[in-house]
Amino acid sequence: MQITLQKSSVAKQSSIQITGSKSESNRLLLLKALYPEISLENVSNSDDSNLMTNALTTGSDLVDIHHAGTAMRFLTAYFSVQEGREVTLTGSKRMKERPIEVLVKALQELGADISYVENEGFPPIKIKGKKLTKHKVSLKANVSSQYISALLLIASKLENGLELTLEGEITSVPYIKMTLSLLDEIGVSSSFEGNIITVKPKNNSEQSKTLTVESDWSSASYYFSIAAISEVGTEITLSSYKENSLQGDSVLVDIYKHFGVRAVFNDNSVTLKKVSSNLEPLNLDLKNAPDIAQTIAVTCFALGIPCDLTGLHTLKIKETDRLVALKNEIEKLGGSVDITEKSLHLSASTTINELVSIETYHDHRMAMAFAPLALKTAIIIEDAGVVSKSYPTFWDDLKSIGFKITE
Ligand SMILES: O=C(O)C1=C[C@@H](OP(=O)(O)O)[C@@H](O)[C@H](O)C1
Ligand SMILES: C=C(OP(=O)(O)O)C(=O)O
Repeated sequence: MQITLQKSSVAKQSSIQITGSKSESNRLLLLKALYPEISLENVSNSDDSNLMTNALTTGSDLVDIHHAGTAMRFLTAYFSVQEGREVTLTGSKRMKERPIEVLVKALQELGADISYVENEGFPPIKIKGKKLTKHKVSLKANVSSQYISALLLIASKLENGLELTLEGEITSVPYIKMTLSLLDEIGVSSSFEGNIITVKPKNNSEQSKTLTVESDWSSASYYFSIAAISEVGTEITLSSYKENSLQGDSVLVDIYKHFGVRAVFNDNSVTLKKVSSNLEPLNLDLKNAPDIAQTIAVTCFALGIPCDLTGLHTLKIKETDRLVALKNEIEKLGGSVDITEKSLHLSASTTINELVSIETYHDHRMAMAFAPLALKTAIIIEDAGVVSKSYPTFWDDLKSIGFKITE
């Protein structure tokens, strides 16, 4: 489905209810499968979380998780400890290009039985669930934090818990801390000191517990961008959010101050207020918040602000090579972008080409990051349904605040 966004403006005051965090949901869904006494509220309605739920409840020996990276990695660990169960875990064409070797190797060293079905180091994989007997392993920490979270999520079920030694620079650290915080909420103790993480087996009694998932901060990023590109005085209220979030992408609150957006927390929501304009260049290291890189690059382009974004080494192995995708599409719009393997430089530009058709590369964040440009000029988004990976109601929500969208 291709959609056209006419040049639009947003209401002076509006509000949006965003669904639960995909990252928190996919961790908690796995923990609920291990500890059924847990109940969840505000679970994400994303495709990736629905796929996770189905994978955890199906009896099938073939599990296809499509584009869902966290589901692929977390389920690899989960099925490794399902004694007596044999599962082939597969995904989309792109998922078969997203590396999984670091995680598979670590699980194998702990005693897991995993083999590659097609290409060495990549999905699909065949897992024969068994009891893991070892409890210490080292793994590379600079490729994806999802491998580390996957191991941590099953750790409390291992007889002696787990001690992980992280090698090299640790990427996407807030996601690892999110995993440990959620373990803590269900009564699992852990420590993270230097490059060593330890998790103890869970031995306290089975008490029922309800956990409420905070709404998704990566989804909120598109409204920070909309607020930044809108007139001074625009206010957008998002729920349900809290000031002390487990999600690293809540760093948006600080980053968007640069664009004159002030975030004010109320009881259960946050109001984004465009209070001033600023055209200063932006320099940012995003190794702790890779999923908001596209949003920020497009905000800068819309406002004609040059930026240097670093710490982007994980972007090449996400839903698409996001560095190449950003360069291609911003340049179609008239911008100038230089990329390396781990950084992006956007030059200042003054014009934005009209009615450019944005290719989305099966990447939800390409579609959502470019949408706010409709506040500047009409734009076409190809394969717009791709947003359902994390935010199925995105286009309806944009319409509700004033965007003019036609199919
Ligand atoms: O653990 C998680 O929920 C995630 C970790 C990050 O991945 P990397 O650690 O691979 O950067 C992030 O990009 C992804 O969207 C979600
Ligand atoms: C990278 C992402 O997801 P995943 O790795 O879980 O596919 C994302 O949502 O931006």
